[in-house]
Amino acid sequence: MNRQLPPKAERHRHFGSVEPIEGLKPKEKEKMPDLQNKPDDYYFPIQKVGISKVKYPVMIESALVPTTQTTTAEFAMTTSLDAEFKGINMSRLTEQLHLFFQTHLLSIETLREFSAILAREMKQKASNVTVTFPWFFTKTSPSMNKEGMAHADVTLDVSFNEETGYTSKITLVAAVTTLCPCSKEISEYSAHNQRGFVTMSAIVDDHADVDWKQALLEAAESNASSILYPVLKRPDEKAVTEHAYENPRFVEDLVRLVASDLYENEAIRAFEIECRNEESIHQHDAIAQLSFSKEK
Ligand SMILES: Nc1nc2c(ncn2[C@@H]2O[C@H](COP(=O)(O)OP(=O)(O)OP(=O)(O)O)[C@@H](O)[C@H]2O)c(=O)[nH]1
Repeated sequence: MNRQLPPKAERHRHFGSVEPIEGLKPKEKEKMPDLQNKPDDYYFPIQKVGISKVKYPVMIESALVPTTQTTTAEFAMTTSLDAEFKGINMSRLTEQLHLFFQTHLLSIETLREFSAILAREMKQKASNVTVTFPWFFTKTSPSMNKEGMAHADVTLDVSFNEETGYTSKITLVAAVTTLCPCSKEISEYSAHNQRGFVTMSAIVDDHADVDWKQALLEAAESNASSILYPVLKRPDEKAVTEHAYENPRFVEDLVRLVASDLYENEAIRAFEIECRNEESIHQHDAIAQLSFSKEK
């Protein structure tokens, strides 16, 4: 093609763009009706209203190397809404997010502060912030000490309530290897094994000085048949294969063993664990779920 195209504005018109109209409605913010803040009887209070799937870059700290890192987080931010308010001022959620996380690290402590800001800005009694992000950590192979980068998905979930205070929950999904005890027992040689996903959610004491990401990762990895590694040479591969064979686990075994570690951690008040094995001898998954509260 070799032709002179019309100017850009003309091209836009050609494809349907039109001039803006003068219009009758006010253009100044002060003259615009504020529907959200129109007091009336709107029948029901709402427990959670806000926005989700907000992507924002954040800095986090880690007990494992790299000890500080930037990652991309996905936020959901909500507040409660009393029955006499029509709506929340939604723009304030992303406004406050940008103001706050430009200068703050992401942690349970800063989320507590941020959740209280959201409730205050929205003039409501309760708020919730849920943030999911990939957390990265280096892993060294068991025999040859070859280093690489692994990751786990972390969710921090902090609720604020004017009357009851804060609740902090952390969820981590760790990928591990599980080797089937039954297969090991019945077979002349070998045993089927697979990648298992351990999802752990813990309600934690707000003031405990713990890197919860590391604590939950350790609970999953130390009880699995084997850990996953980014780099494995032949001596490493032999080591992980044999380690898995020495530590066979059903999904039931793994949720119970992880539960034992979380139970022993005094700063954890309640927990939920799911182990999901993507079975290598089936098309379906094997799952086990366990929940426990120390407060009952
Ligand atoms: N409450 C509510 N807001 C919505 C909804 N859908 C979109 N909006 C948002 O309404 C926002 C504009 O409203 P406000 O945040 O109240 O804006 P404002 O009143 O000029 O802001 P302030 O000066 O902080 O009061 C925009 O950010 C829209 O995204 C909805 O379903 N409910």
